[in-house]
Amino acid sequence: MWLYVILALVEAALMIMFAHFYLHMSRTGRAIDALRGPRAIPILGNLLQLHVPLVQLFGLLREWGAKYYPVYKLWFSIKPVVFIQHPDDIEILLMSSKHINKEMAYEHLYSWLQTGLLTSGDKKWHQRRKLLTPAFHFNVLKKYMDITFEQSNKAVMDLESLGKETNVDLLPYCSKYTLNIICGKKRRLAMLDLLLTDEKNGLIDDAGINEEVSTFIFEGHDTTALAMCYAILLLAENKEAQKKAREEVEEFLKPKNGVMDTLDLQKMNYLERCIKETIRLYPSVPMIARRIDEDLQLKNCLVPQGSNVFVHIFNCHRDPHFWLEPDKFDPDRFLPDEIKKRHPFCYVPFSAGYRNCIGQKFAMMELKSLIARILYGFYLEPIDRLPEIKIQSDIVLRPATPVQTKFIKIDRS
Ligand code: HEM
Repeated sequence: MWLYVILALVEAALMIMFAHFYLHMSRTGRAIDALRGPRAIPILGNLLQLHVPLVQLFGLLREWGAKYYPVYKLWFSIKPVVFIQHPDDIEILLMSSKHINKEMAYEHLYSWLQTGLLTSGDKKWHQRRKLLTPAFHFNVLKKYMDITFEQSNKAVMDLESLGKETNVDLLPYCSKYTLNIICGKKRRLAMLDLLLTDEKNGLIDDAGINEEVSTFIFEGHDTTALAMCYAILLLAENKEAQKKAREEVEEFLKPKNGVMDTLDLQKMNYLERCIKETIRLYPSVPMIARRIDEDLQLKNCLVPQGSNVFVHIFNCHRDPHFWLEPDKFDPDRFLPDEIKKRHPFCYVPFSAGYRNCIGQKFAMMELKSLIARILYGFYLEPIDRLPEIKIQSDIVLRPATPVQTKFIKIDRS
């Protein structure tokens, strides 16, 4: 009996050794092992190090990014992953028309979104992107700003009814109004109209429409709600920026008693800089991934076919090689002259290239509208402060615990 157990154990050990040897001696394995990264063990790779709470994982990926800068590798069991954060490498990957497919990090979205625009690849993605692009043209979006203004007013009026000072639990607050906007009747009909016409023309079926509606609700709501939440926290902590942004908003809104239109929003340059700086420091999507189906030569390494690349947007946005005092909130980094001085790919909150965010213009207008209206209605005082707030990173960058800001009503009577 013991002999059988020992033989079985020896057989298992030999099989593990063989699989390990086979994996690491393969072309992909050798190219990956040539890169630096934390020590991996046979078969499990780095899984044990990665099996920690999400808050810790976020810190770990930041640490490795700095230690092995600018590129490192991890083995997710037998799947190799290359992490990049240098703008030269990001540019090559995102501007390539070959590497547009996704796999890892998106798998848990498949059951819900199936393969809509965010998760699909190859031909299906090309076809859907072509179908949906017209719905996000700026001239089309302008028509659907009514619902955004309506919800921005509601976000303020709901709080005003609670009294002079309110401690607001930001995550549910921001979620409520961004969700109302994305699900807003007029906007939903606009997108559905377009898809239903496509359905009549045989370009998409019922299941496809379902995938795309779920995708837009997912991508268009959580990302914007989080950006709104971080913008409120940052403006509450940075009083000078808050004052400047409010003065700009008042210039447009005061003469019209708080009513705003799309043209006003387009002119609010300082507010736009505050939002851009917010999603530099807290990019709602902190990391994106691509499956590498053929060798990809980057500036800092070769990524072999059969691996995945993760672009660490968060690390890139705080890379001290490209950003002076990277942790400081400074909206003037986005003055046109400052932008010109920088590498264009060291700021990619909406990704870039073929698979960039289709909703980025809409997101910016929506954020400007909500925050402008809040700044016009309230002074913001910090309660929870960002440096102390624990952040966790999964598909979006979320505070790990509830966060609050004090809203003090501005008397405009
Ligand atoms: C602050 C808000 C937002 C941020 C930071 C953001 C960021 C991003 C990023 C980084 C990607 C690339 C994902 C990847 O390559 O895996 C992306 C893709 C996408 N976003 Fe956004 N997004 C925002 C708002 C929105 C909104 C409002 C919508 C829709 C109404 C939207 C719809 C999409 C879709 C459909 C894709 C997939 C595009 C494709 O693969 O062709 N996003 N977004």
